[in-house]
Amino acid sequence: MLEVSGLRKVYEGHGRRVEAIGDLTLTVPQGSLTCVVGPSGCGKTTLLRCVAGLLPATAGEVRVQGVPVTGPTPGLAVVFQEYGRSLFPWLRVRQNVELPLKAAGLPRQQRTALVGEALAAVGLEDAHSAYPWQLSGGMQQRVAIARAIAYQPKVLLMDEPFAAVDAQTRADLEDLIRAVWRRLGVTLLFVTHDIDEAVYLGERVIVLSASPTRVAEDFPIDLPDERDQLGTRADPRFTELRGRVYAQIQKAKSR
Ligand SMILES: Nc1ncnc2c1ncn2[C@@H]1O[C@H](COP(=O)(O)OP(=O)(O)OP(=O)(O)O)[C@@H](O)[C@H]1O
Repeated sequence: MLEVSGLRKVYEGHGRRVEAIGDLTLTVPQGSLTCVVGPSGCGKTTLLRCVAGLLPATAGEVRVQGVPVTGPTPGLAVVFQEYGRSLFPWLRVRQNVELPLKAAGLPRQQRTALVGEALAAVGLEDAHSAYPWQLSGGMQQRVAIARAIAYQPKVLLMDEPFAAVDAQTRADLEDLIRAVWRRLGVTLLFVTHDIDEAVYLGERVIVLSASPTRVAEDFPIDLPDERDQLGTRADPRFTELRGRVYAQIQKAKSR
């Protein structure tokens, strides 16, 4: 379980002061898939960085499994948009995936098994020995996802992970994420600027207000658990939910 209570983040320096997060409280239950959307620049990335312990909060608290986050936290993994910068170009695919497992001190045999399983889960069994720069953008993002899941996180944070890939790859990766989430039972917080993606993926969509951000609305997504790109997106309930999220974001913008 992930708990954010009274979170506030003010950036200060170089004669500039930006209150990115005003007062934000939310709970992400164990094993759930929550998507976060909001107007451009509202503070989505700032929220994720505070949750990940990569950025200190100005006030408030983040807890993972009841433990306050004060820095990079065991059991928590992050996948960023910029896969090109998150993989090490001089390491082969399997070495990139293995890195956090080495850092965690896992024995070699266990590392090899976890890396193999994670690469198989993202459909990259044949790319063990390749270097990231030999792969397409979508494949590189799969490596980043494999690295996160090999680590067997309790909480997985994703910050617009599919923003830089083409539409077809994006659809495949969305389905991959739902499959991985269901298989691992991980608690997933997924930030996106894409309303359709949020409704398609989520069990719940949280809409943030313009900055200084807070939770503007919290929509349960009552679509069937089995989702597919054609059927789900053609479901009248999908269209209705997308419309409600869109309207809420428009409202949040003009606040
Ligand atoms: N390092 C920083 N120093 C100062 N201000 C920052 C910094 N990072 C972000 N900000 C400001 O904080 C606010 C929120 O930015 P953030 O990147 O978190 O929003 P976002 O919702 O992720 O944006 P986008 O929709 O463009 O992805 C913006 O006003 C931004 O200019």
